[in-house]
Amino acid sequence: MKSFYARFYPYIKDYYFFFFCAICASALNAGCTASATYLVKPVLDKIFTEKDAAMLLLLPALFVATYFGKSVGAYAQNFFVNYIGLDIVRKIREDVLAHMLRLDLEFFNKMRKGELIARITNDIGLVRAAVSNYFADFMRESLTIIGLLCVVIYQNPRLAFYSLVVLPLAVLPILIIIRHLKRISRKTQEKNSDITAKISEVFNNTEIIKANNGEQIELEHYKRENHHFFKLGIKATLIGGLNGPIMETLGAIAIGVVIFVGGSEVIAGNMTTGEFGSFTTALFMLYTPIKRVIGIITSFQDALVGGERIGQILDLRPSIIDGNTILQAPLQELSINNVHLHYDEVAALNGVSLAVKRNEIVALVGRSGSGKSSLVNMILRLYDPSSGEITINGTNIKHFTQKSLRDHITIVTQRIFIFHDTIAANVAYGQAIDEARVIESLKKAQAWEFVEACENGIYTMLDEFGANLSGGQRQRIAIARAIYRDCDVIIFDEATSALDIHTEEAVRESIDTIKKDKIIILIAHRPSTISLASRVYCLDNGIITDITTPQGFLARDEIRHNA
Ligand SMILES: Nc1ncnc2c1ncn2[C@@H]1O[C@H](COP(=O)(O)OP(=O)(O)OP(=O)(O)O)[C@@H](O)[C@H]1O
Repeated sequence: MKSFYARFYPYIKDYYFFFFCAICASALNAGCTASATYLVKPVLDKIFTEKDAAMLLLLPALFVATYFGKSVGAYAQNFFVNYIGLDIVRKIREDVLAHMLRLDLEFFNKMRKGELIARITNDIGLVRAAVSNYFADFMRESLTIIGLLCVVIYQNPRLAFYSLVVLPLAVLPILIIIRHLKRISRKTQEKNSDITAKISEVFNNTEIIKANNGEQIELEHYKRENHHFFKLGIKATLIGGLNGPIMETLGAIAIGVVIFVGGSEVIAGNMTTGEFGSFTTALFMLYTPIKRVIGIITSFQDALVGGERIGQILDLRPSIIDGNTILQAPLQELSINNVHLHYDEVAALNGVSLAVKRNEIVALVGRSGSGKSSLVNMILRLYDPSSGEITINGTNIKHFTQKSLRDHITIVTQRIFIFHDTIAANVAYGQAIDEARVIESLKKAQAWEFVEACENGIYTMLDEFGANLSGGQRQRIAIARAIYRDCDVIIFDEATSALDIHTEEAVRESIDTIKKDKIIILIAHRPSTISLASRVYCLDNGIITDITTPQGFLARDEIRHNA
């Protein structure tokens, strides 16, 4: 619990004033609750025993006033507590996402997306209760307990001792329950992540699931996970629910003892009926906040586990460390020097060297899995070389800030990213929309024809993942995005693979026209695209096996095909 509050203290400390208000509201609530029980004594003694008519008006009015105060306190506390909770959750969510986005691509490749969604939504939601509701509820109930204890002890210390002596008996069973609940809570939250991950997988692959009649398999899988989740919930209910009966039983024993001892004192004339009535009312009311405090401690286990799971993410540090030099244009030369790259045990690149100058286009060719994408990913510092270095204008790219580096490099990948936004916003992604430039980029990417035909032109909304576009249209939007960014280095990673021959020919011509003052790297298979390059690097098994001209490469490729 200490480490939980240590981690989330930076968020909590901004709300001292609100906590102060919540505590004042709790104190009002608790004070009025205790006063109401105290009023039982004059009601019984003054009205019913002494028949004091003046009290007949005053005491009911005081009752109404104390309950009004109690309600105002409860309402204000509810507001302040929820304000703190909602605002803290907002900040934690923003910080966790910002932190995640600073982590390496490797982190996103290894973690399931649903797991990340569960942590940022469900786990943070659980923390909310602990940083606001539980804390304030704990304060309120504790203050109520203190207030009622004062009434009980003031009324009759001896009777108070008999009625409270049973409480320590509850400690051991409650501790056992808490330990079990924490274990179940961890499993529940892991299972919740599994379920969210499964749903995210299903929604991202509906096309393939339907095409392969996979609906039943997916549903069965989901049902299994869901049933497991249900069983954990039931287990938590069965164990967590034991708190109530334990406290009720101990409470009943305490009340029995009080009736026996207190009743004897009333019969013996050592205590008035009013004192006894007030004492037992306070005692009855005392058990409710005690039960609630125990309930808060048990529910807190969920928050502790949620906090731990968020902490695991917040403790991760990116292995790609930012440089502090701003990369300045113009970029004259990009050089890859004896670079090796290992993904855990897999060696993807084994001593690759390559150099490309401004106004040059080079092509990278090789079989699937030869390491082409890995190489270009390192230029963007999505991965760092295991050894060797990549330099721009003679400086190792590790010295540049990642932002300035990526401001000068753009990539069109095989996986096209289309956001649920307008075509214009998709083309200008990350920058302000300049309509003329958007249209110009679309024209160069051979996309203008189909965009112009859309009812809303460049303001046509695109579905998530570009579901309302063809594969080739998606690719052309991505090419337009790269052209719009007008970076010094443009990397086309199989960017024209989904285009028909004629469109590819037109895009090829566009690439030829934008090459001035640029460094262009093409990963390509089609001879027509490869022929744009001044040099071709042949990659095989993570090694450059040949550096040749497009003509040399194509002639050799033809011989290989004819052999
Ligand atoms: N994130 C990763 N984690 C582990 N191994 C990876 C990762 N990315 C790629 N690899 C492995 O590295 C090797 C090179 O992959 P890479 O994607 O660079 O090849 P490629 O030439 O671009 O292939 P393709 O033409 O099919 O896209 C392959 O053996 C691949 O399995």
